Amino acid sequence: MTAALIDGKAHAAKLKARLIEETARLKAEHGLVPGLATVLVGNDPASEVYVRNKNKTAEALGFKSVHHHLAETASEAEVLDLVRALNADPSVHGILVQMPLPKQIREQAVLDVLDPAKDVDALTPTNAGLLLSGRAKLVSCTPAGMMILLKETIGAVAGLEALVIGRSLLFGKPAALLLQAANATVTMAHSKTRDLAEVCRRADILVAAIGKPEFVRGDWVKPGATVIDVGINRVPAAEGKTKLVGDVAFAEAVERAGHITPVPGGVGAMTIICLMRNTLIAAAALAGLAVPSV
Ligand SMILES: NC(=O)C1=CN([C@@H]2O[C@H](COP(=O)(O)OP(=O)(O)OC[C@H]3O[C@@H](n4cnc5c(N)ncnc54)[C@H](OP(=O)(O)O)[C@@H]3O)[C@@H](O)[C@H]2O)C=CC1
Ligand SMILES: Nc1nc(=O)c2c([nH]1)NC[C@@H]1CN(c3ccc(C(=O)N[C@@H](CCC(=O)O)C(=O)O)cc3)C=[N+]21
Repeated sequence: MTAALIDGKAHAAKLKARLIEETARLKAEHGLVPGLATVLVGNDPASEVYVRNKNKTAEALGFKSVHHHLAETASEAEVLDLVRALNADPSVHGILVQMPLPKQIREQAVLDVLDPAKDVDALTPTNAGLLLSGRAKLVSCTPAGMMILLKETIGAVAGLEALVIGRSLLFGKPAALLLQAANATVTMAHSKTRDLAEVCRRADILVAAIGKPEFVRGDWVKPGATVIDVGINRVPAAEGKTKLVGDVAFAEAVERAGHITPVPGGVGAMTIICLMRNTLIAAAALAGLAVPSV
């Protein structure tokens, strides 16, 4: 059996078309232009590419987009001052601080000053808590993208065994909460999990967000399962080049799974467009308008 590929790019394009329409409507009817501010500290080449893509996509939708690039040596006070200034700027509705931050800057200190109404990554304690309470307005982008892909490919997940490997604030924890809210039976695994391969073999939905190239092997996949590969790992390829691979050994898993996301072009392709959706939602909410159902 060979799995059907879940085409993240195609689903992202559909959502993008809806967002373009909704953005034009907000502008025409209310003079509202959603604004996204990105903050990058340091010179990680991969982060630079992602942040540039975020700003490009924002502009393609008709958003205002501003980028702040601070030096690797920036102090925590500098980052906090920038976030406070963006909190106070009425043309900015979404603030994204790219993680990870250099070690002299405490992630928690940054998230403690970030205005939850502008927290389009949904990383602040307020937004994490709202998700836990089932009242989230802003949901983390990659988990939200995963839920869209699941809905569009397998439909209801109620009663299915879902396994999330990884428990980060950015992905694993919110992903598990969303799956549970959709009535899946959720297990969370991490670096201390015993017999991970056996735990994986029970999963109807296998979600890997570990950050280790091709860590999940094909024979860990339950035949017919849906595999969501969140990992983005750059590894050496032929002729001194590099390539992107996920956390799942794709060539093996595709032989067992029912559906699988490729890397790239899978769930990662949904992340940026879900960030734009959050920025639009934040802009409408800050302007006191009905939150668009996109
Ligand atoms: N496609 C996209 O848009 C996105 C992709 N990513 C990618 O997803 C991956 C994970 O990132 P992120 O969520 O930030 O996670 P982190 O890097 O913060 O954490 C990794 C998680 O994996 C767990 N882990 C590490 N080693 C093992 C192991 N041997 N067995 C089982 N679990 C293990 C860790 O467990 P423990 O808690 O015990 O340390 C931890 O919970 C990365 O490749 C990242 O680039 C992330 C966000 C968005
Ligand atoms: N505060 C914060 N929020 C984040 O959302 C965040 C972060 N920090 N730090 C790093 C991770 C990683 N991340 C990705 C974003 C887009 C793609 C993406 O566009 N992927 C495409 C293209 C990949 C490519 O070709 O390079 C794909 O998978 O098809 C991937 C990964 C967001 N992250």
